[in-house]
Amino acid sequence: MVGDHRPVGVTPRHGTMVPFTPEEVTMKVLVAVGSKYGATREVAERIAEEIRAHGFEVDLQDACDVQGIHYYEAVVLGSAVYGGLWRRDASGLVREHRDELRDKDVWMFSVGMETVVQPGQPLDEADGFAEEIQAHDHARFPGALNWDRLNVGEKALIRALNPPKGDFRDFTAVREWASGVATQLESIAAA
Ligand SMILES: Cc1cc2nc3c(=O)[nH]c(=O)nc-3n(C[C@H](O)[C@H](O)[C@H](O)COP(=O)(O)O)c2cc1C
Repeated sequence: MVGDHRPVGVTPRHGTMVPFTPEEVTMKVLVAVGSKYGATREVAERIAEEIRAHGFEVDLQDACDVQGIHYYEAVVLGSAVYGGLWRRDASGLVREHRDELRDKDVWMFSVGMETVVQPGQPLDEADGFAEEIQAHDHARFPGALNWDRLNVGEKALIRALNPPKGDFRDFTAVREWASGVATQLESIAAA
C-alpha cells in the first residue's frame, strides 16, 4: 500500500507477533531510581526489564548518576520513601529537570511501607512532583524492611511503630504496571 510502511518487521510481545516500526524500537527510555538499601533498585530493575522486553531501549541508572535527560524521550522515575520524602538524589533530579520532564512522557513510582508512616506525617512529597511534571501515573509499591541493616537513628525513629519486618515487594504487580507503561509507550511511539 502506498504511504504505508508498516510492518517492517515483527517482534514478540505478550507471546504474539506484532508489527513494529523503526521509531518504536529506537525510542529511548530512562529508568532512574533513588534507593538506600537496594529494595527500590530491584523494583526499578524489573521495570526496566519489562519495558525492554517490549522492544524499547532502556537505561537504568541511580538518580545520583544521571548526567542529563535530553537523550531520552520518556522517563520512569522512582524512589524509596523515607519520612514521606523521596531519596534526595531522586527528588533532586525532579527539581533540576522539572521543565524538561514536563515536556517528556514521565511515569513515577514510590516504594514504601505504610506500616512505618508516622501518625500525622504529611502526604508524600512525590504526589506534588507528579502534579508539577504532569506524570502519566504515580504508582506505589510495597517495599522491604531489613531491620539488621538499618542504622541506629532509623531504628529509633520507627521502633515504636513495631512494623513487620521482611520483604513485602510484589514483583508481579510491578511487572504488570511496567507492562502497562510499555503499552502506553507503544501508543505514543506509533502516534
Ligand atoms: C526510618 C525509615 C523511615 C521510613 N519512612 C517511610 C515513609 O515515610 N513512608 C513509606 O511509605 N515508607 C517508609 N519507610 C519504608 C521504606 O521506604 C522501605 O523500607 C523501602 O523498601 C526502602 O527502600 P530501599 O531499600 O530502596 O532504600 C521507611 C523506612 C525507614 C527505615
